[in-house]
Formats: sequence, C-alpha cells, structure tokens
Amino acid sequence: MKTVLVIEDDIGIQKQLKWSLSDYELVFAADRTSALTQLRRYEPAVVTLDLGLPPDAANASEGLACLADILAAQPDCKVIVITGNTDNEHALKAVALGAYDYYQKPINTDVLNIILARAFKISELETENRALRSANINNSDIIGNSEAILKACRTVEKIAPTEITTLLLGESGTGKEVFARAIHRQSPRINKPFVAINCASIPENLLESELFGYEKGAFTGANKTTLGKIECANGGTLLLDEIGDMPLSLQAKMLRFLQERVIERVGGRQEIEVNVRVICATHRNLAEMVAEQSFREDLYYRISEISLTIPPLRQRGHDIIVIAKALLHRFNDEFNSRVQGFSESAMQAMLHYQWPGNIRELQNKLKSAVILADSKYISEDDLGLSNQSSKTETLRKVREQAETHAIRHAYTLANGNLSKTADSLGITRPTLYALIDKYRLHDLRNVETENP
Ligand SMILES: Nc1ncnc2c1ncn2[C@@H]1O[C@H](COP(=O)(O)OP(=O)(O)OP(=O)(O)O)[C@@H](O)[C@H]1O
Repeated sequence: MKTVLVIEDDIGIQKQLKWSLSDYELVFAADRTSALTQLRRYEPAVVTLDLGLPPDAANASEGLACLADILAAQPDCKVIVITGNTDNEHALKAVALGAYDYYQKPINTDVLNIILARAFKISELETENRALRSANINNSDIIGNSEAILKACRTVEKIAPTEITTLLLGESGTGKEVFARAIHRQSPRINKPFVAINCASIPENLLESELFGYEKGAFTGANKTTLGKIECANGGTLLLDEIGDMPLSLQAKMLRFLQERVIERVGGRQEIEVNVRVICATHRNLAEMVAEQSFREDLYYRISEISLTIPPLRQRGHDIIVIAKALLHRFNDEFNSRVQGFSESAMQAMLHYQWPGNIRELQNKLKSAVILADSKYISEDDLGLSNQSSKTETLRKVREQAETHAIRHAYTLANGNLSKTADSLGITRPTLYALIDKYRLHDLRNVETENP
C-alpha cells in the first residue's frame, strides 16, 4: 500500500481522512517537528499539509515553514497543501515555494483521491525517469541500475584501461558480449577493431583457420591467403565467445598465442606478431571442465587473469522492468506499433518469472508481444507468462519460491531499503537477514542503502 503522510492538527479531519482515503496507508503528524520525524521514517512520496499548523493555526507561517523543511529534506516529495476555503493567497504562495498542488476545504474525498492518485503517478514517472537517466551513463548498451549490474559496470571501468585478459562468466543471454564491447569501448583500443568469434558455432575443422587464417594453397579451396579473426583484431580486442567449446586440439595453439602473442597461419611457416587484447566468455563451468580434463588447466589460468560474472536477469530486481520498457520502446519503433506499456499483472509476471534464457528470452517474448498485443497495454498472456505455476511442486519448494518472490518484490517496492522491506513483510530485520542467507539472495544484502 502506498503511504501518505497527513500533516493535520484537527483530530476530526484526521479521522475523516482515515475513512475516506482507504486505498492508502496514512501516517499522521500534528505539527512541524513530528511531520519531519514521520517524513524521515516513512519517506512518503506524497504528503498532504494543512497550512494552519500550531502554534500559528490561524495563519500559514508554520505551514509554509513546514513545507520548506519537507522540500529541503525530500525535494521530490509531492506536497498537496490544504487551506481554508478563502485562503488563495497562501495557497499560491505554497505552490510558488514548490508545493505540488493545493486543495481548499471543506474536504471532498472524491476530489482529494483524484489529486492523490495523480501525485503518485507523477512521482512514479519521475522516479522511473531518473532511473532510466542514471542507468549506466558510461555503458549505454547495458541497461539497468540494480546494484548487481552497477557493480559489474564498476568492474568494467576498472579493467577496461588495462591489458588484462578477462573471462566473462554467466548464463546464456545475460549480456556477456555486451559487456565485452563495453570493455573495448572504454579501453584505449576504442578506435581499433572489436572482433568476436563464437567457438561453439563453427565446425571444429574450420575453427583453426577462422582464428589463425591460412596461406594460399594450405588446403583444397585455399585460393588466396586469408587473415584469421586474430589478425583482423590487430590493435584492438578479440572476444573468444564460448571458449569452453574450443576443441582440446586447438587449445594448445591458443595458449601459445596468448603467451607469446605470435601466430602462424594454417599452412604457413612464418611467425606473425599480433597485438590483441583478449576477452573470453563462456556459460560453462571451466573449473569443472578442467577437473574432467576437457579444458586445459594452463589455458584456464591464462584466460582468467580476472573474471567477471554477469548476473542472471532474475537477480536484477526492478531492472527487468527497466529493460522491458527500453526494449518496448525499441520494438515500437521497429514494428511501427503503439503499445504504451504493461498491465500491472504483466509486470508482476515478469518480476516473478525465472527467465532461464535471460535478456535474450525477454527480447523474444517482448517482440512477439508487441506484434500480437490487442490492447495498448501488454498483458501476461501476450508475454506467454500466464499459468506459470501449473506444475506440481513440493510444498517446501513452493514455500521457498513464494518467500523468495515476496522478499524480492517487497525489496523492489522499498527501493532497496532493507528496514522497509522487513516492515512491509511484517518481519524483523534479523529474520529478513536470515531468509536472505537461507535463499542465497546475497545481492540484496550487499546493497544496504539505508540511512541509519
Ligand atoms: N543490460 C542489457 N540491457 C539491454 N539489452 C541487453 C543487456 N544485456 C544484454 N542485452 C541484449 O541481450 C541479448 C543477449 O546478449 P549477449 O549476446 O551479450 O548475451 P551472452 O551472454 O553473450 O549470450 P550467449 O552466452 O548466449 O552468447 C543481446 O541482444 C543484447 O543486446
């Protein structure tokens, strides 16, 4: 429930408001000091403020001072000033000082409800706008501002200027290639080529010549000397995507290149020096592959001078919505459609879905939803996300999922504030911490953004 701070010294009006604004959680304050205490405690997006506060109830000096204090403490707060029915002068003064709107007594609950709903809508749009603007100014393709993604972006900023060989880990579709490009763009090699090769998508017998190039006559059909991807990336950055799928036979040659920075084309005898920064990516567990001897240990240590794990989409909280909105914008342009947004249930479904295919899956679902949607708002049906819970599951699993979802949801609504998350879930902070540990939601705990 959304919280409204009502600053009103008249107990009768407080009661009247409590009954008539039942869609909101109301917290009350009867004077300036307690108003500021409540403001700090609840950080409400919307406040109603009676200008006639004690000790100057007949006038507006205390109310206007209270308004100034609120806006100084929380500049984005939407303050709706309430005045006597003839008090235009003070109402206008309050708006000039930064009040969102004013309302004259006597109280008409329908009108007040409309004003409140509008104030919350504006506040939400402003918050979203700020989030979009702050979402990765340096990494313009990496949309999102969850702490997990910001942390990964900070790592990119640190490693980009170095020459260190980086290993990007993460599930399929999490954006490993996007991160590799971000490293290249923020490096001194920005004006040189970025070349990517997917080791899994090229047949084993062709991969060597794709990577190292070949001399004319090296094999049947080699009509002219051809440069490989490594040479094409000279001066720039090479992304070896799905390095875990590189055949063992080629791994030794790759290790030599990484250690000595020289290559030999297939069918060639000459050593060619190349100056390439290498980034590797994989969704596989290379350490396990080393243990199983399907990946060379020496190559593993050579490519993982530093490794960066890109978090799966389901661990990025509200980023799911931020990315979905950005993609919706893009697909509206691409398909000339006019979908305006998502239904509330579609947003809930997106927040609760596990996204095994990560952002690529989100892209696919959104693309078809934009094309198929019948209304202005995409529904969970359009996304193919209805009836998610039809499978039979153990009670323990259901409880675990429900608690995880509830915690993440409350955390998103509380803007990352753990005290508020615990409050809204009706549990204590220690219990919340215990659940975070139990369900390994460590990205929440690393992001303690609360004020003491
Ligand atoms: N943070 C992001 N915001 C918006 N789009 C993103 C983001 N990260 C990735 N994408 C998009 O998601 C898609 C998948 O990203 P990418 O190919 O980089 O993933 P990947 O981890 O390399 O996948 P794979 O392991 O399957 O190769 C791309 O179209 C990319 O543009």
